[in-house]
This record gives sequence, structure tokens and C-alpha cells, in this order.
Amino acid sequence: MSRIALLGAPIEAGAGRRGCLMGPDAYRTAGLAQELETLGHTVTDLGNAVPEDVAPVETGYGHLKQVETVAGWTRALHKQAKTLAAGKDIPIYLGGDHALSAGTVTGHAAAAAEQGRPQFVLWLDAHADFNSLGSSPSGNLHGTPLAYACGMSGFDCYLGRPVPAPVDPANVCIMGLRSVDGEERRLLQATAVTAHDMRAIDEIGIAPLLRAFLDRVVAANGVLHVSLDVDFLEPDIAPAVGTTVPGGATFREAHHVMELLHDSGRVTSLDLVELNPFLDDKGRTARLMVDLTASLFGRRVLDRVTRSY
Ligand SMILES: NC(=[NH2+])NCCC[C@H](N)C(=O)O
Ligand SMILES: [Mn+2]
Ligand SMILES: [Mn+2]
Repeated sequence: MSRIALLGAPIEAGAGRRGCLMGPDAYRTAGLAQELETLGHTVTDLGNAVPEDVAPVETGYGHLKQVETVAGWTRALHKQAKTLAAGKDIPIYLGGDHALSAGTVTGHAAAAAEQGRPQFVLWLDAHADFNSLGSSPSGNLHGTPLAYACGMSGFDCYLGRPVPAPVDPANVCIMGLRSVDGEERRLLQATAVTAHDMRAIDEIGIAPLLRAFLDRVVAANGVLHVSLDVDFLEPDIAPAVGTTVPGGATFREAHHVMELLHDSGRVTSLDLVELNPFLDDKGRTARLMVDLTASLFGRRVLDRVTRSY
């Protein structure tokens, strides 16, 4: 059984619309801690993180929104993630929009670098979140954190320059892609990031694609951060997100991913991001995210699965 720490990150400054601020409380209301305790884990709720104050920043890009607020969250979460990575608990970061991952991923990567372990990242998302400050079409910084964590320049106001311990793009896998911006596509394809769009999932199946990535994590004796964006999921089953894109992962595909992640025993940290409770339908998206987290932490139908296939 694991020890799990919940840390709320009520940031909404990176998203184009308000509401993600309420995400951490929606997960609490949906019973996340209780569900994990039912599975036998010990859960500590650390409450919510608080962003640092950042003085006005001039990025040279006037269309970027709330840069100082996102930078303040990045600094606070980077420090907390780095500290948590050195402890015994598996942290779950309760978002909050996806900009929070600029802090969590880099914090875990910095701790992994100190431990001499390679940091791997699984990004479950309709989007690549691989825009640079200049390529972002919307100015919403939740479209940039994966590029930042992989070492992209320009974000000096976050944690200075260069990015402290950039994640090796070869250790990153994106699954669920179905919306990538023009310049973002070029930036992404110039790296060694593995990106599986929905067509790849249709043709090959989500399990073989994920197993291939997990095999690499195991072979390298890596640590694995999972970043789960609500819009990875089909909007019909997960309406509470500001950036829905049709054609997402089904209920079973998503649970299967979580079950395989559990079996791998490799997940060392998890982000739950982009839940916008203001857009939810009687809490069903929050409950689905809680159920997916439960699958990642060992909930299963039978105690022992007999595979004869
Ligand atoms: N984390 C997210 N939901 N990101 C959506 C990003 C959408 C778009 N690619 C942009 O950069 O504006
Ligand atoms: Mn995202
Ligand atoms: Mn997304």
C-alpha cells in the first residue's frame, strides 16, 4: 500500500476561462481521499499551495495572459514538488489549469536529477501544450507547460534561465492528441517527444502504445510523472473542461490506461488538471476523475486477473 499526499493547486490564470480555481475542492467533495483510503492507502491532504508574488514582467509578447500569476505558481509548485519528491508520499496535484505542470514537472525532474534517475512524463491530453511564448495563438499559458518542462527558452520569469533540470524529450509520451496548433506542431515534431494522436490509438490500440512507453521507463529504471488533462477524455463523459475536443478517450480506454499504470508500479507523481467544476453536470466529471485515480491506485474488478489471452 502507498502513502499518498494531496496538494491543491487552485490556479486558473493559465486557462482562457475561469473556474479551474474550484477544482481542488471538487475533488475533495467527490471523495478522492476516501476512495484512496478504501483501497488501503494512507492519504494526507496538505491543503492548497499558495503562489509566490512576482513583480511585473516584460516578456516582449503582449498577448500573453497573467504571466506573473503563472510564474508565481510555477515557483511555489516547483519548490513543493521537489520537496515532496524527496519524501515517502506519492503526490497528487489537484488542479487547477495545466499551467501548474510547469512547476510540478520541473520540481520532480529536479529531484530525479539529484537522485540520478531519469524523469519520464506521460501527458494524457487532447493538446500537446507545446507552444512557445511566441507561438501561443491564444496567449493562454496552459498551452505551454510541456514545452517549458522540456527546456524551451523564453520563460525566464518562471525559474530563471535555463530551465533547472529539463526533461529529456525522448522520455516524454503524449497520448490522446487531436488538437495541435500550426507552429506548435512544428516545434513538437522537431523534438524526440513520442506523440500518439487519436488515430494511432484507433489503429493500434491504447494498451500496446502505453506498454511500449512503460517498457522504456522500466528499462531505464526511471521515475514517472503522469499529467492527466480532463480533455484527454471524450467530452460526452467529461464535460467539465473549458477546452473540449470531440473524439477523446473512451471510459474504458481511460480506465485501461490507469490500470496498466498501476500494474507498472512506476508512477511517482500525478497531476489532475483542467477540471472546471463550473461547467460540470452534477459533479460527474469530478467523480470520473476520482474513479480514474482509483484505478491508477489499484482499484480493480477481481482481486487477481487471470489472463488466458
Ligand atoms: N491545457 C490545455 N487545455 N491546453 C489547451 C491549449 C489550447 C491551444 N493549443 C493554445 O495554446 O491556446
Ligand atoms: Mn493540457
Ligand atoms: Mn488539453
